[in-house]
Amino acid sequence: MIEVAELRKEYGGFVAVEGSTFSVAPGEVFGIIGPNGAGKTTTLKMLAGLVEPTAGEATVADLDAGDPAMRQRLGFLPEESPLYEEMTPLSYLRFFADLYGVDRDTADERIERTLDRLDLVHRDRALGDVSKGMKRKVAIARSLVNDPDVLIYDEPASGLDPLTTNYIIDFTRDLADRGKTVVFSAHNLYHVESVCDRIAIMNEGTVAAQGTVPDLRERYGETEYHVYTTRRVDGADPREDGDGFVTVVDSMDAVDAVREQVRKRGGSVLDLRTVEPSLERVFLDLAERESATPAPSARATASEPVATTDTDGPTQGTE
Ligand SMILES: Nc1ncnc2c1ncn2[C@@H]1O[C@H](COP(=O)(O)OP(=O)(O)OP(=O)(O)O)[C@@H](O)[C@H]1O
Repeated sequence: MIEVAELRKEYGGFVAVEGSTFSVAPGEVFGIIGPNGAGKTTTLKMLAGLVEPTAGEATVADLDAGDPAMRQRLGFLPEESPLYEEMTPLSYLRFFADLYGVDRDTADERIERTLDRLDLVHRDRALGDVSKGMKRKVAIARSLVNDPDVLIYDEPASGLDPLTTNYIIDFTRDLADRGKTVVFSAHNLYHVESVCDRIAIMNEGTVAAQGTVPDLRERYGETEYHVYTTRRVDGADPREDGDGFVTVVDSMDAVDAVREQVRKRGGSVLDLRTVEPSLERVFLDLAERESATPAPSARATASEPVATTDTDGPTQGTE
């Protein structure tokens, strides 16, 4: 459904995104994570046809991302989505449905259904008077007024309370379960881990790794073994409950060494637990490795100025 090949974006002499290559299958939830400034928003805007790539290709629903016809197939949720404060959710969503040429009956039915699924109350209240979570839900409903096949959400749950965040993250999963293809960026790795089929980890403009969470764990994370013993061995810590000691090691050979040492000290192994690395651990390890081995091409070239504005046209919903 989405094909990205060697995508690159330069702002003046600054390379914001370089060599991005990935694909997203129909019905998949694909997460893009990375630290601030990694190039996530720039990548999503190129996919949404809002920023023109300097090089490379992005195809969405078999159309070039820059093709205006692609917009009919797409719902885009920008990171910041200011809404017309004096409008109500209903009038605002009808307005966007009109822009997409959706007939009134279909629009009304679709809007009501979406707002029901989003559990949105106060549908007749001015948008200026509703909570941040409700505003975000309205922005999400806006991304669905044209019943698109592909949804591109930039930090859909950023800055929301945990309950609303969970609601929105579960909603994105539900969209994919109903056949939509969803790409979203996030900082909260737990949410990415819980709902995404596959993820890409971006760092300094490049896709540092991609795959399913178990894939990435296997390739980049290190499994920990927690060995619980009756006697202290080298490197052991007392257990919090005071019942013996725990030693954390990273291989079965090291587990055997602990076992041998505790035996020599007249003790025994009480338990052995395997702890898989979290996505956060994988992410931090990768970022550390990347910064230890900088890419040969510098991100900014000293000879060229760094642009402070981009060349994108009007973005959907940034009134
Ligand atoms: N219009 C622009 N002009 C110049 N530089 C830009 C422009 N837009 C983005 N950049 C730079 O490109 C880099 C990538 O920015 P981008 O917003 O894509 O990162 P991000 O991963 O989305 O970050 P965040 O998590 O903070 O939103 C940053 O260093 C940013 O300052």
